[in-house]
Amino acid sequence: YKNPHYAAGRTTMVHLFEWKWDDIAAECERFLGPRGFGGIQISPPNENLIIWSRQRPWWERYQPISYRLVTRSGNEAQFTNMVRRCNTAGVRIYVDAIINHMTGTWNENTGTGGSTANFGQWSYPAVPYGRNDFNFPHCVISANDYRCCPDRVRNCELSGLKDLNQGTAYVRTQLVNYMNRLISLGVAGFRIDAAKHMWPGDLRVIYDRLNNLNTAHGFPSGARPYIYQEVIDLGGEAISRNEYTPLAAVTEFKYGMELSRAFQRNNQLRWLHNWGVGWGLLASNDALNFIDNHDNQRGHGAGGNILTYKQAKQYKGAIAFMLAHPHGWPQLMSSFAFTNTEAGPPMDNSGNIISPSINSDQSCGNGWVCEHRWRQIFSMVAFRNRVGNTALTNWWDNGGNQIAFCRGNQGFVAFNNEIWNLSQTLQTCLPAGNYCDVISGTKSGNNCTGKRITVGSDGRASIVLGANDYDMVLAIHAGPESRL
Ligand SMILES: O=C(NCCCOc1c(-c2ccc(O)c(O)c2)oc2cc(O)cc(O)c2c1=O)[C@@H]1CCCN1C(=O)/C=C/c1ccc(O)c(O)c1
Ligand SMILES: [Ca+2]
Repeated sequence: YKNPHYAAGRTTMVHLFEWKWDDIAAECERFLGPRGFGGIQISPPNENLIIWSRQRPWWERYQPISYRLVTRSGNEAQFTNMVRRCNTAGVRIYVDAIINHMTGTWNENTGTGGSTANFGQWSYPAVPYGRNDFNFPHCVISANDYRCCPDRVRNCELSGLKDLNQGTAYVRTQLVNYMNRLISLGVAGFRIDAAKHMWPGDLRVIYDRLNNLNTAHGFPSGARPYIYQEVIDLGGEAISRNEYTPLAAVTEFKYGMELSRAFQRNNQLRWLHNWGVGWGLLASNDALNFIDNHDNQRGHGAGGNILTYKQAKQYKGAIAFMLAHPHGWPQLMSSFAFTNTEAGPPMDNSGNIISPSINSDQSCGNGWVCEHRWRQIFSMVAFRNRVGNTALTNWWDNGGNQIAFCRGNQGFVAFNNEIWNLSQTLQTCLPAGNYCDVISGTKSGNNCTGKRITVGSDGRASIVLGANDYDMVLAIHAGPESRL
């Protein structure tokens, strides 16, 4: 359950938060496939409660009303079409699976597919679920429960959401059937939302009843779904992510928290020389890493002040470090612009999601940020693909906020987060020749639109990163995007 099953040579996942299925299919063919992205996390595809009273907040998609594949992102036919087209383009699909709970209690009671429910009766006829399928006695998780009471964190309601009992045969069958239907449609795996709120023993039973991936979509026979469990654990709680790593991969919230601190100068970059388990991070193969995610980019999630697209220069620095460093499986966030942390995606007066527009410079419009289309970010996806599993070697730092390192003889990257320039002759580990810095520009013909680096026969090169340069990163590699 710890292998994403990316197509050969691909390494990185992007969360296309709130994108519609037709737009994702198009993005696979026009951008993500050609640019070597490995996979996409999609928003929950199951029917959710419509919450107009809160102006269609982003979190209404985390209030399931059924497992019908009808949401504002599209219907089952559009979902099927997206998975087929993305797999054909070499890009895998991972489903955000909400199996801990159903809805909270609201005045509204209609879902995105027209289903209704009676929350007070714990009745969800479109599944169907009734009172016996939810935990009893009724209780709501309090803040203190996270520290004292693992049973309550699992068996009580998370912020008022009706809490399913994954311990019963009937609920397990409903959940397994839902996930196996998605596997048959060609998905490569699942994000298990709110995994901390479910018993590891129940999850193991459910995972083991999932089918192998569908070989008709290019997966090897016997391939198990990639499963990464959302366990928010920054320490100090009664429940540890180590209860979940024996089962499958786990979201590593410490990753983004510590890198956000370092790239905001609350830690010197030099201390990243032993980045990995030395920093208390999960083992590489257990970790799904990210800088920000849909929840903590809005500030009330885990980890304090997390870097987002709003602090562009530092964010690109942290993202570049994540993609250049060998530890773990990286996930990129791709957002819509927001100021109100409750706001949902760009929508018209009827509540339909507005598609991202693609500008002539390949950026997005209509309120979509499309971080994955930023040159500094997609170039580092190609860098990560190129360097593969080569080792991190030749770490250099200035004792402060200037660092650099090699990946085998395939890649070299340097960072300057000081308020003065970096100007050094450094070992790049690359073959002699000329390279384009893929951060400050691109290769065009036999020239570079950004910095051009000449590597000598000893592998050394003059590396200049001005404190006031547009970016704080310089990256060159042996692939065609960089090597002249
Ligand atoms: O103030 C709120 N919630 C209470 C504090 C955040 O608690 C939530 C956590 C949560 C937070 C911290 C933890 O350590 C933890 O174990 C769980 O996980 C969720 C997962 C869901 O699928 C749906 C939810 O409504 C929540 C949620 O409310 C607002 C209004 C309701 C939704 N919401 C939110 O803030 C929604 C947050 C949300 C939604 C989806 C997620 O996947 C997620 O991680 C957080
Ligand atoms: Ca639960």
